[in-house]
Amino acid sequence: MSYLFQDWQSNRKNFKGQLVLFMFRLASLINRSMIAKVIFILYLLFYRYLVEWIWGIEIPRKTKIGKGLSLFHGQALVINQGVVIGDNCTLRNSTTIGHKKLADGTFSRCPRIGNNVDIGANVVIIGDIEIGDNVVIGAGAVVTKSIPANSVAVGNPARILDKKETAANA
Ligand SMILES: CC(=O)SCCNC(=O)CCNC(=O)[C@H](O)C(C)(C)COP(=O)(O)OP(=O)(O)OC[C@H]1O[C@@H](n2cnc3c(N)ncnc32)[C@H](O)[C@@H]1OP(=O)(O)O
Ligand SMILES: N[C@@H](CO)C(=O)O
Repeated sequence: MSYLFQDWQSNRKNFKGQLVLFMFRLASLINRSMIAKVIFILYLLFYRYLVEWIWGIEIPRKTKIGKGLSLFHGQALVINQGVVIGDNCTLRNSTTIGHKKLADGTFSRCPRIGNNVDIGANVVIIGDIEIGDNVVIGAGAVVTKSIPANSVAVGNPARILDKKETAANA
């Protein structure tokens, strides 16, 4: 049962975030077993219909996400199922995290995001890249290259702020 509620505390006073992530965890749990997928097919369709089509939040049930995800607002959030997200991260509205189409027509791997990563609103993170632990990504950033741990990245293309430039690193 604690598996289903692992994001509850990090979304306190935010019932929408709690509900979406409870539904995501339940869909992920069902996804682990073929028998469960057959038995609960209607739930999986309901998850997709409500969360994806109605609320506009695409978090596929196969996505690997660590505990304690915070989800603010969430609408227009699209995460590719190949993305890996660590523990205690934050996602906001109008954000896309996914792959890049390569010159040969194939698709790259998706980003791997570490622990305690805070991703602002309107962010795009694409490609075979790694975002280190304790990174802050500013609102509106477009990230196509890896970001080292303990840094703040802003802008399009994203650049890393000097430590002295940012209160987030104080
Ligand atoms: C409905 C809602 O409320 S949804 C919530 C939306 N909020 C978010 O998404 C929060 C995201 N947070 C940010 O983008 C913040 O600006 C942070 C965390 C990146 C940086 O915050 P701070 O540490 O306070 O940095 P500060 O404001 O002092 O700016 C430092 C420098 O970075 C620049 N900068 C800060 N944020 C950004 C950004 N998102 N994009 C581009 N440049 C930025 C500033 O212009 C400044 O540059 P300068 O030194 O050349 O003047
Ligand atoms: N408090 C939220 C905005 O509503 C955040 O930090 O994103």
